[in-house]
Amino acid sequence: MDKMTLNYPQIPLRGTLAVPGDKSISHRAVMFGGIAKGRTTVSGFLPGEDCLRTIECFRLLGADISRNGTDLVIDSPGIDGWQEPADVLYTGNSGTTTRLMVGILAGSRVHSVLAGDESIARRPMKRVTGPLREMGADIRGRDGAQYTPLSILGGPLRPINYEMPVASAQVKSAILFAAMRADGTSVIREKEVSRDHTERMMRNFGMEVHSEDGSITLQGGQELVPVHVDVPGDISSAAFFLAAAALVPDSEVVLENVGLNPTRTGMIDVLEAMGAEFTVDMSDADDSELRGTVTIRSSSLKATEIGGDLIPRLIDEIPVIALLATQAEGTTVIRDAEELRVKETDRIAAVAEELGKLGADITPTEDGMIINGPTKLSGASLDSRGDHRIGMMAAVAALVTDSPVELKGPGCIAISYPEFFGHLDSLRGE
Ligand SMILES: O=C(O)C1=C[C@@H](OP(=O)(O)O)[C@@H](O)[C@H](O)C1
Ligand SMILES: C=C(OP(=O)(O)O)C(=O)O
Repeated sequence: MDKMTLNYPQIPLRGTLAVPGDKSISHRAVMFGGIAKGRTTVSGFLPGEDCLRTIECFRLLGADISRNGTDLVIDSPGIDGWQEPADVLYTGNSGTTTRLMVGILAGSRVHSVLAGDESIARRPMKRVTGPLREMGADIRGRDGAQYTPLSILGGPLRPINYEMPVASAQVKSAILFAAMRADGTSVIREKEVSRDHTERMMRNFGMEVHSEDGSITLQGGQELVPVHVDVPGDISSAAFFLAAAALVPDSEVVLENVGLNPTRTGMIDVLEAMGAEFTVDMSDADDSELRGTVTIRSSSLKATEIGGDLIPRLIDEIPVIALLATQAEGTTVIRDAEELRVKETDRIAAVAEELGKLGADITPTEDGMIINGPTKLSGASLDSRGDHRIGMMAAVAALVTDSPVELKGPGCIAISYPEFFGHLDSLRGE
């Protein structure tokens, strides 16, 4: 496994950065482009490994997809013209690809098999296969379709009236994709609102979808009209540089074209609560996904409490928020985040153990962690555990340690942020 030494003597981070395209929106742009008949174009696409897996799945289904950097042209025969894939649809490390594809394939006319890497093989799938089977989907898989590989025989579906037991945009989206093909009106209710990129993109592609007070209503059988999708930058990627600039003394970083969809901006709320110094300038671009420029300076930070409906709005940012909390004055408590246990790794254990090796004072709990700060962090040997967010958290931590950090497995960072180290070097003036 690859290893690298992160030797970052403390120098201020300065400069302007356009963070790469949003991962969630990039996946969905390819999915809607693959389902719709005709030509969809995409700009600002994230060429991270997870999104490239989604492209490969649609190529196997018969869509013609060409990519030039962050631009895509998707020519698709439409879901009713798909071919039966000649091979397994391989989803790699991507939970989003795996779970959303199950919902899409359930209502198609083809038989397919979905499988990913060893992390995907451990992640729970019943949360999508359960409600999809209620809709009449023919899905088989390991342990009663709890785990991949999954075999899906596409066919006619019934609408569903579903109350979501977990706050998960992947589950919501999988059901919405299936509901698009169902014969009637489906209603999905969420207790805590999760990211709504699927609903927004349905409207972009000409569909009618009604959302109100956590309840989403969709009539099946609507026509999709292919369009152009301009993907904003990923706030979950920006989060690492927001944290880095907040932590390293004398830093000032400008992050441009950051996606600011309110279902994703929990990190901004946390920075505010911790006393970080920053400004947000919303762009007036006429778009269904809000975006803007965030400028952040280093400052002293204070502890905060994070839980409830804030959690789905910052779920992927919790590793780097935990790092921020190790440098904040007081005790930070993160609760209601048990979903972290079923991500690429168990992120509660990974954060507590890896940052603990540097000297952080973190007590893991069943659904979160308790972090006492500030603590001095010293270099040690860390392991990304194959989890991109843990790898980037380790790299940002190395900016504030008093000696180098060795990182095992930095390669996984390309899953969501292939240019991460180049961007970090540019902010360090290297
Ligand atoms: O729908 C999406 O694009 C995602 C939803 C979230 O997962 P859950 O739906 O499991 O919460 C998030 O953690 C993941 O990185 C992307
Ligand atoms: C959880 C993540 O992604 P996924 O579920 O798509 O693997 C993530 O990107 O942090």
